[in-house]
Amino acid sequence: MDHDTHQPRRIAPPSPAIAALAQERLAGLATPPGALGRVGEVGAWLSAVQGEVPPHPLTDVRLVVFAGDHGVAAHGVSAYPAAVTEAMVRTIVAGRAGVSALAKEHGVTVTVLDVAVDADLADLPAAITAHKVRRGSGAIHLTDAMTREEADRSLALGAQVARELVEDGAQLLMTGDLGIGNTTPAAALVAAVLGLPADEVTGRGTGIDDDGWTRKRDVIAQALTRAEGRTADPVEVLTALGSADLAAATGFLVEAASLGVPVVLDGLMSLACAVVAEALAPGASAWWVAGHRSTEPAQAHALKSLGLEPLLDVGMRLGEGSGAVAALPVLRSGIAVLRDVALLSEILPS
Ligand SMILES: Cc1cc2ncn([C@H]3O[C@H](COP(=O)(O)O)[C@@H](O)[C@H]3O)c2cc1C
Ligand SMILES: O=C(O)c1cccnc1
Repeated sequence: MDHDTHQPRRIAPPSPAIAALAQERLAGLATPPGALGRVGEVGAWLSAVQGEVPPHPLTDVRLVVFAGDHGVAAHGVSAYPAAVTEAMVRTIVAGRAGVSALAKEHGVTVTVLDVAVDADLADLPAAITAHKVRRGSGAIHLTDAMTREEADRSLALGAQVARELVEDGAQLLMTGDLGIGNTTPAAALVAAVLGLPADEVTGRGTGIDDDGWTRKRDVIAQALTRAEGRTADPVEVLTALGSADLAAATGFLVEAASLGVPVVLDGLMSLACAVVAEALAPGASAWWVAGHRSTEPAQAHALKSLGLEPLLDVGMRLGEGSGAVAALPVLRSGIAVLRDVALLSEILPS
């Protein structure tokens, strides 16, 4: 990734020829046209991104959970204390988080990466902790989340992780998040890139009450004011309003798209990073599918701006990549129908 000049890096779409062949196969199946709905559409999309009609089965799916703490967590924007971040990193490592159960059920390999957790996790395997960028990111209403150098390093880290997984055989990637307070910087990123006011992006996160919502809205508004004039450059937006973990997830999304590997997006954090990644690398979103619609208003704005319609809408608001993993059966269903359903032309007498 060109981190020195930050010129937008246009990403080529999946092969239009293969995409057309996949649409042709879908239209020719022994079903009424459109009867498979989004299942058929996502099957055709997977064909296009794989460059193969019909698409091949997904046997190697990897989720990376980007973990970090956030200075805003000390300012009453979350229903939970920051100590939960470390505890949940350890719970993912132990395979007992919400996403762990879903990943086990659907055959997804989960990696958690300590990008900026405000705790010493050195007792965990080096693969998890070795690339830590910093301990916690700045409280964005008062100070930058990190330095520009740290933002560049985080972007490069995420890109490197994507490359390593793809070299190791991953066919489909997913991004997840962990970090108390992270819905605040994520909402701020969406607001900054899309030019929205704090009111429209502020959600309830882990379940804050009305007073908490007002505090969170004010923190986001103050952060947006603080970053005024710096929002045209996506790396500057990450530096001022994001966090090291969100920057790493952004680098991961850009790199996956540039390698031509599909990604399933999750909730607010995933979509906030996707909005920044699309600004850094226009066209990248053609390689992503939205797993689910979260209850966060900023996620809805981000989905709309990217033209993505989620596969599931089941009221989830967990994070961790859980909504991406939960959508995997729909993706696999899409592959199954494109592979196994007869063509109408085969079963009708000519
Ligand atoms: C036990 C627990 C497990 C979680 N797993 C993901 N999150 C999610 O909720 C947090 C963001 O919401 P907010 O901005 O309101 O703090 C992040 O940790 C996110 O990953 C969790 C939150 C909690 C409490
Ligand atoms: O949209 C999400 O993924 C989300 C919402 C609330 C808390 N954690 C994650």
